[in-house]
Amino acid sequence: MSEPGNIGGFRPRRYRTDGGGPDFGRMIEALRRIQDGITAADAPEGVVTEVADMLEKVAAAVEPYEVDEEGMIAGRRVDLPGRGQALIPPLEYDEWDEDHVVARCSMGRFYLGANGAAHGGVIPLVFDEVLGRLANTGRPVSRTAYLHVNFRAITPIDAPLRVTGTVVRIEGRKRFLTAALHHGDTLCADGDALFVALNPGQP
Ligand SMILES: CCCCCCCCCCCCCCCC(=O)SCCNC(=O)CCNC(=O)[C@H](O)C(C)(C)COP(=O)(O)OP(=O)(O)OC[C@H]1O[C@@H](n2cnc3c(N)ncnc32)[C@H](O)[C@@H]1OP(=O)(O)O
Repeated sequence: MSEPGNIGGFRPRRYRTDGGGPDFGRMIEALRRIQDGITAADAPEGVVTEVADMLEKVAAAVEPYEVDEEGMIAGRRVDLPGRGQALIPPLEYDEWDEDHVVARCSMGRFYLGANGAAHGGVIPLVFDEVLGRLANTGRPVSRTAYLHVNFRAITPIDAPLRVTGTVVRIEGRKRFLTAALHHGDTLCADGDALFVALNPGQP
């Protein structure tokens, strides 16, 4: 796997496949279930109280182990869906090189907007994630300068989705990429983005 290059003052995040022990992936998977389950539930008051108590205990169990950004595991586990970061939909990569990427995911109730459609904000999140990963594969680190998204059809939740990303061209520090999100043959969204390679000292 090719990592983004190091430059200037930017300390690139190191990918890893071992951090957090064998149960880290299980913990994040459970967190995703909690996100979906709580979002979907209309539970009786007693259950809500019980769950709130349990979640407060969970928070208290992990808070003593907070580390700075350099030490974090979440977001670096490229072997886990969505890099083990529960904000990101559980993307799994089928193809990934320096020119293109193909990923798939299904978004649960946590990502619901309304009427069975995914929230409009999660589509740019998915594109930024997939294109950011592609833009920074085998190249010095870049950041998103713009990301234009067209919503072509609703993106259903709890349905298999396919995300593709392509590097269209590179001009000096500028990397132009496109993305598409499909459900079956239906194009749900597409977009184009500019990533700009960081100069030394840029955060
Ligand atoms: C996190 C990153 C690394 C991670 C590594 C590990 C990767 C693991 C996977 C991670 C997957 C998730 C990855 C998420 C990636 C983000 O989401 S990053 C977060 C969102 N983006 C930001 O916060 C960026 C904020 N903006 C900036 O920092 C600065 O504006 C930028 C983008 C670095 C550009 O600033 P600058 O270096 O001063 O650039 P500048 O010299 O003004 O412009 C350079 C060229 O770009 C053009 N340009 C710049 N902005 C624009 C624009 N908006 N429109 C059109 N043209 C533009 C200029 O016109 C210029 O063109 P030329 O004159 O050379 O032809």
